[in-house]
Amino acid sequence: FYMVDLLFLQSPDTITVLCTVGVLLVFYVLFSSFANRQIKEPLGPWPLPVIVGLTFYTFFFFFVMAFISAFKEVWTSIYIPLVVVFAGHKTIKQALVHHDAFSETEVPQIIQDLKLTHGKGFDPAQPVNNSVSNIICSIVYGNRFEYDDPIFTSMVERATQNSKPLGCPSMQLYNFFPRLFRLHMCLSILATDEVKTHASYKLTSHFKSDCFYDKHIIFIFIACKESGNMNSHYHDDNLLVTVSNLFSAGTDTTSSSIRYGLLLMAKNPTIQGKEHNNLDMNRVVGSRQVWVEDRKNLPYTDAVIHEIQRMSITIPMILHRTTRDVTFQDYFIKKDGHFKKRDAFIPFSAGARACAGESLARMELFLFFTSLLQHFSFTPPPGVKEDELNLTQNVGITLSPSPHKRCAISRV
Ligand code: HEM
Repeated sequence: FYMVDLLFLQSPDTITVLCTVGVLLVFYVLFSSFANRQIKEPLGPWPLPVIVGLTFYTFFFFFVMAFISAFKEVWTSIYIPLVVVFAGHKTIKQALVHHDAFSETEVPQIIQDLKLTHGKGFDPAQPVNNSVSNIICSIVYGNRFEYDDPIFTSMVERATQNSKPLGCPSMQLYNFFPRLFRLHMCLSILATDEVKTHASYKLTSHFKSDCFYDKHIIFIFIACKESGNMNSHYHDDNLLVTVSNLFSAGTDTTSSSIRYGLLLMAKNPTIQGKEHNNLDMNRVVGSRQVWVEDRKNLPYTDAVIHEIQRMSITIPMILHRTTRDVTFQDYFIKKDGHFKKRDAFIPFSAGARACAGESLARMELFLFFTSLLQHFSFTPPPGVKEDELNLTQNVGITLSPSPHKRCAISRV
């Protein structure tokens, strides 16, 4: 406490401060690093005992991660002592794995919406968000909304806006220091609550409506709930959280990837031209509606979508917490330790906590991307050159293209 007093309450000279910090560092290193030498923890520089601010967080943390990952596949982060980094595709797989009904409505709808722009500049965020979100509605509620339904518009807005506060630096810090950053979390919980309220409204109104049929999540969930076991996970709170999670996990991710793909097409007319030729030459598809099965006959399109996902890095950073002590590749990772996966390319992650909507998302990406390119050429708005199109993304829990206009010129 004397040292803390020296540092913060008095006006110490530089030598006193340096000595104090030096002594603290020695104590820290002695206690934290030598106490557990019997167990082999992942290699890495000694963590700093002081948090040095967000600039450090953003630049230095990522720079160091990139540098060390080039040499070591498993290591401990310098910045946050609990983070262990897994780098390399093989390592991540080893760590994680071993231990057309919608398209019939939403795809034609977005094509129609884009035709109404008559080739003029527009921001595709709204139409793409609507289509993708309505697919989640079909899965969850068993029916779709009209795009101008105020409940629907507000749910879509919330699902897309939540990404920003959930991915901001203070929220990332909250993951590590929950007690210190409770206030920020409260703000985000408020945002999620709005989605839950709507879900709950829809839930009750559904029971009164005629279009209640047995293929959607709410119905199945309630059927499981009523099947008897009072202690099961099938209770109302869980249902609302599941519904709101599906909205937030399934809207901004897929929509951002599709929009980034269209932006890349507008920026790279040569690739777009090849994709158009590929679709036009493909006798199987022709001018009819694209189906999921067409994917196996369109390897070039598949490759373009993979490249879009690789470039867009829709979910850049996922943190997990180990629920028990784990030994991985001879290294010991403590219970409650975090790890961050880095890899060449597994956009949906892998293992028990991999993306629950991967097959749906892959289907959506293929159907929307292919159908939109079948009907339109995407270009920058008048007066903007291709190389002036800005690829910078908005940072949140997802990365999404910054708002901007482009033109959809009809091809048919
Ligand atoms: C291009 C689109 C998408 C991408 C890139 C993506 C990516 C991811 C990633 C990286 C994770 C984290 C996995 C982990 O924690 O290791 C995740 C989790 C999840 N995703 Fe997706 N996702 C997409 C679309 C969707 C869709 C359409 C849905 C559902 C309707 C969905 C539902 C979920 C859910 C529920 C989780 C949480 C799984 C869990 O924690 O057990 N995602 N997604």
